[in-house]
Amino acid sequence: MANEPSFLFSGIRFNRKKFGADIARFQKKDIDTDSAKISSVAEGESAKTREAVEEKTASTKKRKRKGNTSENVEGFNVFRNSASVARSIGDVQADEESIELKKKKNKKEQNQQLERDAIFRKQHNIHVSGYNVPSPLQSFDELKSRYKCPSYLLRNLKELGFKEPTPIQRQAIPVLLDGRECFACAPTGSGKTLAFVCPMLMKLKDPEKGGIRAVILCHTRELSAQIFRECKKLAKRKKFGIKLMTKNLLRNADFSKFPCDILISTPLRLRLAIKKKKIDLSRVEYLVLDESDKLFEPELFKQIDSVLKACSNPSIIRSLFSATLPDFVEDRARELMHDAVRVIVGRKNMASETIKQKLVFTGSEEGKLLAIRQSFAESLNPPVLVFLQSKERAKELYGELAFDNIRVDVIHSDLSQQERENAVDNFRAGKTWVLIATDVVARGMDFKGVNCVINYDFPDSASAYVHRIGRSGRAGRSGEAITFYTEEDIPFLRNVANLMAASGCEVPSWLMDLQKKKWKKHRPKRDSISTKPDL
Ligand SMILES: Nc1ncnc2c1ncn2[C@@H]1O[C@H](COP(=O)(O)OP(=O)(O)OP(=O)(O)O)[C@@H](O)[C@H]1O
Repeated sequence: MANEPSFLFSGIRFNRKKFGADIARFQKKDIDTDSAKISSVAEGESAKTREAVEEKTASTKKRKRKGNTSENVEGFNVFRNSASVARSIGDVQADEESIELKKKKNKKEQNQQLERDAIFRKQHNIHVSGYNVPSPLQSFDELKSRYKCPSYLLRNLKELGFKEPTPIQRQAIPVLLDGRECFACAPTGSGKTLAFVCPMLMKLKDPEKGGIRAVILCHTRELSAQIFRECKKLAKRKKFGIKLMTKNLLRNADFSKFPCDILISTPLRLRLAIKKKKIDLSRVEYLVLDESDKLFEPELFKQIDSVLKACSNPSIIRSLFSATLPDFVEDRARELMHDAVRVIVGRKNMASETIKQKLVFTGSEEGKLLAIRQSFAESLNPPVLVFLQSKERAKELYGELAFDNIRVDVIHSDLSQQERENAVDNFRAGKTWVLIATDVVARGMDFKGVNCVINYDFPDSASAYVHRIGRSGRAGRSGEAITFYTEEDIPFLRNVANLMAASGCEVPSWLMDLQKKKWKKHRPKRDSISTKPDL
C-alpha cells in the first residue's frame, strides 16, 4: 500500500524537476502521516472515525484545489493518507464483516464435516468420544493428501494387499497422527497392529541414532515376535532400527551403542533392562500397550508401571489397544492419558461376527475326548487350534492325540523358546494341522486361516472366550468356534450364550433362561485326560 499511487491521482502530469524540493518535503510528510494512520488504527474505533472524518474533509478540499490529473505520481501522494484512512475505515468494517462471514462459513463447513464424519462412522460402526476427534480416513490415499505419508509406506501397504483401511485403522490412525493419545477397542483380527504401527512410522519420519524413540509392549514373546515381523514388513525400504527384546539382547547388548528407533518387548524383559540401567527410555515419543487389558492385570501391572515411569518424555503419545476393554482399564487410561480419544469399533468386548459359534455338551471329561476324536474323524478341517486351561492338561491331550494319525503339536510355557517358535512356525506353515495350546497363544496371535477353534476346556472369563475364538475368522474371513462344556461349566454357560447372541449367533432359548452368574475366574479342577484306565 505505501508505494502504491492513490487512485485519486491517476493521470496527473507533474514536473518533477521543478518541484523536487516539494517532493522531498511531502515524501517525509507522507511517512509521518502513514505512521499517524497506523497509530490511529491502533487507538480504537471512535478516535479512528473522528480522525478519518477530519482528514476526509481536508482531502476533499485539497482535491478540489488541485483539479483532475492525468499521470501517475510515484512517491508524491499528499492525499494518500486521508484516502487510505477513509478506506481503512471501510476496510476495517469490510474486514470485520468478511471475518464474520468467514467464521460463519467455517462454522457451517465444520458442522457439515462433523455430519459427514458421523454418517461415515455410523456406516463403519465406529464410536468415538473425546474433544475434537479428527475425521476418519476414507482411504489409504488420504494418508498422503492429509498427512504427507511417505511413498515407501504407501507402497508397502499396497504390496501387503491392504486396499482399504479397516474401521479401527480409519479412526485410530488420524487420531494418533494428530498427536492425540488414544485407547481403542476393536474386534479380534480387525487390523489393530497396523492401526498403531502405521502412524508410528509416519511420526518417526526417518531413522535416527539418538536412542529409542518408540516402544511397543506385548504380553508374550510370541506376540512380540509377530509384531516385530509386521513392523519390519511395513517399514521395508526405510532403514529404521527395529529391535525385538530377546534374552540375548537383554543380556549382551549395549543399548547406548546401537541404533534403535523402535523396540518391541514384553514388560518383564523391559523392566529388567530398566532395573539394570541398561536402557534409557527418556526419549520415547510413542508408546503402545497392545492387549492393554492383559497388561493392566495385577500380575503385569508392576512391570508396566516401571515402563510408564521410565518413558518420561513429556510429549510422549501413548496408546492402548485391545479387543476387550474392561471398565477398570478405561479408568486407568483416563488417569494416565491427556486429552485422549476413545475409539470403539462395534460393541465393546464382543466376539467377532465372522465366527460361527457352537456349544457342545460333553457331560464329563471322558466325553470331551470322545467328542474331539469324533469331530476329527468326521471332518477335520485344518488348521485347528485347541485350547486347554493348563499346561498339564495340554500335555495330556497331546499325549492322547499324538498317535491318532493327525499332525498335532502342542505349545505351552514349559517349552523352550526355540520349541515355542517351532510350534508356531510349523502351524503357520501348515505342517501342523492341530495345535494344542494354553492361553499363551490366545491373544493377538495372527495365524492366518484358522478354520476352527475348539475350547476343549471352558474359558475362564468372557475376555478369554473372545480372544481364544478370535484366532479364527480374522481379517473378514469366516471361522468356527466350538466350546465343550460339562456339568461343572453349566453355571457359566449363560455368559457365553450372551456373547454368542450379541455377535449374531443362534442360541437355544433354554440357555438364555439359565440364571445369569457373575463371571469370576472360572477354572474348575478337572479329571486328567486319559483313555488309559487308572491303576
Ligand atoms: N487394511 C487391511 N486390509 C486387509 N487385511 C488387513 C488390513 N489390516 C490388517 N490386515 C490383516 O488382518 C489380520 C489381522 O490383523 P491384526 O493381527 O492386526 O488384528 P488385531 O485386530 O490386532 O487382532 P487381535 O485382537 O486378535 O490381536 C492380519 O493378517 C493383517 O495382515
